[in-house]
Amino acid sequence: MWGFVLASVAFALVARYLLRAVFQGKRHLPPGPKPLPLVGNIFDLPAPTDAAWKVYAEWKQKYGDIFYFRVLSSDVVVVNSFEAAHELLENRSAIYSSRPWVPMAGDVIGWSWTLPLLTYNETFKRHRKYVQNYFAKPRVHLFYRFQRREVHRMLNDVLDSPKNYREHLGRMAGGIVMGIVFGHDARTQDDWLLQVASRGSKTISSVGPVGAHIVDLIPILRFVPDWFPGAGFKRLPPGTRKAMSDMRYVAYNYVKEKMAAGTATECYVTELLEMTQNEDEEGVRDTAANNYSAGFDTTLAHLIVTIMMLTVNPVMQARVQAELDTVIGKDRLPDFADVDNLPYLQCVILEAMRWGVVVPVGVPHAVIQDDVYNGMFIPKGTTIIPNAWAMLHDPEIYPDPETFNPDRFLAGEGRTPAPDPREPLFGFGRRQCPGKDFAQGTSFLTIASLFHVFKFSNALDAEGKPIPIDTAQNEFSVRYV
Ligand code: HEM
Repeated sequence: MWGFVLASVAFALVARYLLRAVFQGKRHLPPGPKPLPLVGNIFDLPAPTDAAWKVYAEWKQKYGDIFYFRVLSSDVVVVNSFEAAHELLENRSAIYSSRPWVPMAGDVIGWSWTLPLLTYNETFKRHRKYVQNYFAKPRVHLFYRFQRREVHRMLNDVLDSPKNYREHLGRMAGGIVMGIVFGHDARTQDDWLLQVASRGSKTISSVGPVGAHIVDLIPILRFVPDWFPGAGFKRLPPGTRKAMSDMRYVAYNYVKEKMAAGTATECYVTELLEMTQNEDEEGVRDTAANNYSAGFDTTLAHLIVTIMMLTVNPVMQARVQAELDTVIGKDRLPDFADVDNLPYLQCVILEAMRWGVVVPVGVPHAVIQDDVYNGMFIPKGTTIIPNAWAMLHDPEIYPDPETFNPDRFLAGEGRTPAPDPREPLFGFGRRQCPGKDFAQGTSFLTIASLFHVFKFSNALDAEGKPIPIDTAQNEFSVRYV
C-alpha cells in the first residue's frame, strides 16, 4: 500500500515537473536560489527555528525585492519591499487575495473554517464582509465602552499584583473581545468562556508556524495514519481537536441559549443573527470564533513589545509620562478623545509596531491567475509571502532600523516623518486585517493609561540589582512602581 502511495507521489511530482517545463517554457520567473530537479529548493529553506523573515531579508541582498523559490511542486514568491507588496497585494488584490492551502493547520488540526485560512471564494467574501463591516472604522466608537471598562479593570489588577501584568493584559484583551462578540463579561483570568477561547486558540500556535510543516510541503502525507513511522505531525497534543471545536461552538451556543431565554446582551452574535435573519448561522458562528483567535495574540504581543521598549528606554518613558501629565493632568485617566493631543505617545506606538512587527512574515496570500510583475512571471497558485519585517527594517526607509526611535515618526518644521508602518503591519488589500482600527483603539488606551498611572522599570534580583531585559529574545521581566 505505502509503496503504491510513494510511487504515486513520485509520479505526480515528475509529471508536474515535466508539465511545468513544457508550459512555463522560457517564462522569466523572479530570481532566486537555484532549484534541484523535482524537490526544488527544499534544502535551501530556513529551518523552522530560524527567523525566516531575517533569512529572507538577507536573500533580498542577493536576489532583490522579490524572489522566487520552489518547494517540490509549490511556487513561492517572497516580497520584501513595500512598493512591490502594495502593487501586487493592494493594486492587484482582485487576483492576489486567496490563501495557500495549509494542510497542517487546515486539515490535521481542523482550522479550515477560519477566515484567515479561507481561500478566495464565496464563503470567504461573505464571512469577510461580516467582520469587516462590524469592525469598520466609523463603528469603532461603539466599542469604546468595552475597551474602557477592561482597561480600567486591568489597571486595578496590575496595582493588586504587578508581577502578573502579562496575565492581566491577556485577560483584558480577551475580555474586550468576549464583551463585544459574545456579550459576556469575562472578569477573571479563569473565566470559563475565556478558557475555552484561549485553549482553542493555542491549538494553532502550539504546533509551530503555519505553512512550515512537512505535511504543508507534501500534502498527501495527511492521509498517513497516526501510527505510521514519521507521522509524528499527526499525533497532536491530547485534546487538541476538542479544544479547537469547543472554541468554534461553545460560546456561540451559549449566546443562543441566552437568546432563547431572553437574557442575551446585544453583541456581534445577536446583531449578525438578526442582520442575516438567522439564515447563515454557520457564518455568524465561525466569524465570531475567529475574532478572538485572530485578535488576541497579536494585540497582546504588540502591547508587550511597547511596554518592553519603554522600560528599556527610561528617557522615552519619562517623555511619554510628561506628555500625559501635561495633556491629561492628575485628576483623570486618558480617554479616546485625547489621542490627537498625544503626538509623542502615538510615535512610540508606531515605532513599537515597526520595530517589533508582531506578524513578521504577514499571513501568506495566494495568486489565482498567472501574472507578470516588472517582466517577471508569477504562476497561478503561487504562495506570496509579504515579508513585513524586511519592509519595516529597510535601512533606506528607516535609517538605523534596529534602534528603537519614536522620533522618526514626529512631524514638524523641516522634518519628514518616516512612512507609516501600518500597511505592512496589518497586511494588504482585500485580506488586510479587518480589526486594525479597533486594535489600535485598544493599544492607545492601554498604553496611555498604564504609563499615566505606573512607572515601569527592570525587575530586581535577590541582591537588588536590575535584571537586564533581553529585547532580542522578547524575554523580559518588568516591575511597576
Ligand atoms: C496589533 C493587533 C493586530 C495585528 C498586528 C494584526 C495583523 C494582522 C495581519 C498581518 C493579518 C493578515 C493580513 C493579510 O493577509 O494581508 C490579519 C488578519 C486578520 N485579522 Fe488582524 N491583527 C491585529 C488585531 C486584530 C483584531 C483585534 C482582530 C479582531 C477583530 C483581528 C482580526 C483579523 C482577521 C479576522 C483576519 C483575517 C482576515 C482575512 O483573512 O481576510 N485582528 N491581522
